[in-house]
Amino acid sequence: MAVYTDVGFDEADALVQRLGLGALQSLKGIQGGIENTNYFASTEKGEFVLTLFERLGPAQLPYYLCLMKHLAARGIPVPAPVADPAVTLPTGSVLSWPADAPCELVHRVAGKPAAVVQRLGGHSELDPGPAHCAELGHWLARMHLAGRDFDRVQPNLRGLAWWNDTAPVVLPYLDESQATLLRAELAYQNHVAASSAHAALPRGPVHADLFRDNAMFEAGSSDTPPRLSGVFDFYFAGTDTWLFDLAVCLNDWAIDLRTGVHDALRADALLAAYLTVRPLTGAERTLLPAMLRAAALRFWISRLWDFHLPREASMLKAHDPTHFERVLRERARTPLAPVQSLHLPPAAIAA
Ligand SMILES: Nc1ncnc2c1ncn2[C@@H]1O[C@H](COP(=O)(O)OP(=O)(O)OP(=O)(O)O)[C@@H](O)[C@H]1O
Ligand SMILES: N[C@@H](CCO)C(=O)O
Repeated sequence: MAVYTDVGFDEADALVQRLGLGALQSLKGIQGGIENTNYFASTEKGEFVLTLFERLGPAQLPYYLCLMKHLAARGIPVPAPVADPAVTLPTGSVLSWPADAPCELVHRVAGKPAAVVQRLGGHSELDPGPAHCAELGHWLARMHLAGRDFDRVQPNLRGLAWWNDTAPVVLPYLDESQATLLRAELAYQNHVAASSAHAALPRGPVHADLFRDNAMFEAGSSDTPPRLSGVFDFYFAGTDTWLFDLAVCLNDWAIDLRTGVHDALRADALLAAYLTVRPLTGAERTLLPAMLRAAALRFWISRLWDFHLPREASMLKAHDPTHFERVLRERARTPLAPVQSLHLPPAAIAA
């Protein structure tokens, strides 16, 4: 379950009224998710999601919430966060603001930092087909471009530095073959990150956790394709390479979840739709195989960490870490599989 912190009806009602959303009509804990406490909140003005952040603090949250606001304002379907009209912002460039500057999108509920965002319509598609992947690829490229003029910078907090810090913490729980894989892959990713091709990768705000369960679709019919109604859960977003974001998506949306094996139809659909909005650079084409491994490593480490070092073992339903070990081994075994979808001769890419 994911209600780590109980929120009383009266406290939630006071918050939504202060935000100008009218009286609270119902408040229902959400059972999905593992990071935060989430509630569906119905008010006189509509349907919202109240999130209490269990690990993230006020220093990081403005980046995520302001990014969502920025994207929503540019027509990218994401849940727009609701501002507190009573908060006065500092003047001048956001880059000159003190680290503890108030943020009109970060509230306080039950002693935790919290946000209220619009509730998206539709449902997650946990068994996506090529049409869902095409919608996703299109959304991702539009989101990357729309983030170019976002004025805040915050590193991906689950990036290379975190992998380097966390690997020694999880290594004692691994058998010899797993430990060898983890050490070797980390060394390889540090090497890639220091390369000139990596330095040349375009970057900006990325979602960095865009799995099947973080997107909503309105179902299609026999003559209309499904339509992506929005993407949520930006709480692992950060400033990173666009290619990393694409690799995270390919590793979840375009594989067989039982085996980790690449699914060419779905990968083709995702990549083709992405490329209609933004072509990949030469450096991106070169580094796609390495980045697919990086994205698998990121979630293998975080799942190992959640699994072996849970915050509250009785409540946390950690994801299976061995899934991403399989994906990583599969990516290393067939590095060029998704690259065929870019319609380049493999030699040109592997070089
Ligand atoms: N803006 C939204 N609109 C509609 N439903 C939402 C929205 N935000 C969250 N949800 C619902 O709440 C569930 C849990 O949210 P989420 O996946 O963000 O959990 P989390 O614990 O914050 O993150 P994680 O997925 O990283 O564990 C989602 O599966 C979805 O059903
Ligand atoms: N999407 C992540 C969980 C939240 O980061 C995973 O499946 O491991």
